[in-house]
Amino acid sequence: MKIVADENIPLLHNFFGDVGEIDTYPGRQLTSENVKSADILLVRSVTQVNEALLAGSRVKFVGTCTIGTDHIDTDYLQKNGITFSSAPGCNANSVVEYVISTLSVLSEFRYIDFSDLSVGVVGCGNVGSRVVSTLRRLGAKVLAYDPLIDQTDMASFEDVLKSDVISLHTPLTTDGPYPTYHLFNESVLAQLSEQQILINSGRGAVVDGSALKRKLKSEPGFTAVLDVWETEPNIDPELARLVAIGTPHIAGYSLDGKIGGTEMIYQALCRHLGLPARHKAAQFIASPPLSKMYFTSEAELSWSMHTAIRAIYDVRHDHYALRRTLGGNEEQRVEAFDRLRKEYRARREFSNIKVLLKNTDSSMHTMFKALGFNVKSA
Ligand SMILES: NC(=O)C1=CN([C@@H]2O[C@H](COP(=O)(O)OP(=O)(O)OC[C@H]3O[C@@H](n4cnc5c(N)ncnc54)[C@H](O)[C@@H]3O)[C@@H](O)[C@H]2O)C=CC1
Ligand SMILES: O=C(O)C(=O)[C@H](O)COP(=O)(O)O
Repeated sequence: MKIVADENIPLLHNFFGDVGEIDTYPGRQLTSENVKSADILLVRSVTQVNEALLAGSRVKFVGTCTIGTDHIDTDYLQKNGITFSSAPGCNANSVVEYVISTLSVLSEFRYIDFSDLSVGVVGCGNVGSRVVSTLRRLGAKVLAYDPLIDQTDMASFEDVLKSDVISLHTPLTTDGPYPTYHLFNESVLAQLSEQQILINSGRGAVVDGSALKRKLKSEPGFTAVLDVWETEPNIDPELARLVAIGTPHIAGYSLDGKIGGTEMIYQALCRHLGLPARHKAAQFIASPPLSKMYFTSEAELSWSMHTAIRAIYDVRHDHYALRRTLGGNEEQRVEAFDRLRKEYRARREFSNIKVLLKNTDSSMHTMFKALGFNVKSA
């Protein structure tokens, strides 16, 4: 059995080593020649999987260790009897923590109190629904817009646009009744005031980058946060300098989320081949270095929250890392964008961290629980 895979899939050999012989390639450079004699193709989001890549190959299973599937021509796979699997929800908690860290960091520059904040979530699937529930449990007033699910709990697009913070969590789609390509175009962006904050950690092209750039130039007080960009890895350096926080598509890059994606595709492949799934992510992940934090009754609620969030994930590290790459020429910038992602550190999710509370009141307990920490009374 021959497996061709993106070299950036973590724990590839640990999970798939006993399933077949593995050849790895940089995901963006995979060619039809590379996959010609493969039975199984394993990718992340940077490989376009379509007729041009697969025609004439003997591939019978394609797995993407990611949530997003906009890089996969699923119609082509279906028509050609190729089994397909993605990893829904694998890194959803990581994206939620990106949004939380972003709001925590922005609260240093402008007044943000979670209990007094309105947030509009666009796209309420695995990621969006968790952003909604986390922020609601922290006291924020959250509205969600998603025309494709039960409308009972949903708000209108217009109402969501009035929120202090608007956070985008849709897939990138170009057809169907509600395409998301350039959903945030010039006229939608024009409805947002300088006091509002726009966060996009879905897919770059959901926002018209040129229109956003014009807005940021003419309304410098407007706050935009971008993790995803049109034309990655060749992002617009001018736009990247104008956003308040700009990161190299790493919102979903917690170690847990990335390895979770590999594990889900391993399980799907085992089902496809009728093999027992012997390996589990927990076998391979070490404990995080900072695994315990203590808070006592002297600690103030808001200080404790921001301290804990930023100790585990401070989005500014990723922002400054990208900023430092913007001065080079196009070739250097493209190389640096992918290098930041390839060499990304082991970032652990909040659920791995024990928060030990001593003589604190119940609001402290509720807040850490809402954030997803593993709360214990000391
Ligand atoms: N920045 C990053 O590192 C990551 C980005 N993503 C992106 O986030 C997207 C969302 O992830 P999940 O929530 O797990 O996907 P999901 O498939 O669970 O949910 C997406 C939701 O968006 C809704 N939707 C579709 N078209 C819409 C429209 N026009 N307006 C409003 N809502 C619409 C769908 O009905 C669905 O409920 C992924 O497709 C992926 O592109 C996902 C993981 C990591
Ligand atoms: O899961 C998704 O969808 C994502 O956006 C991934 O975090 C993207 O990771 P790469 O495929 O670009 O490594």
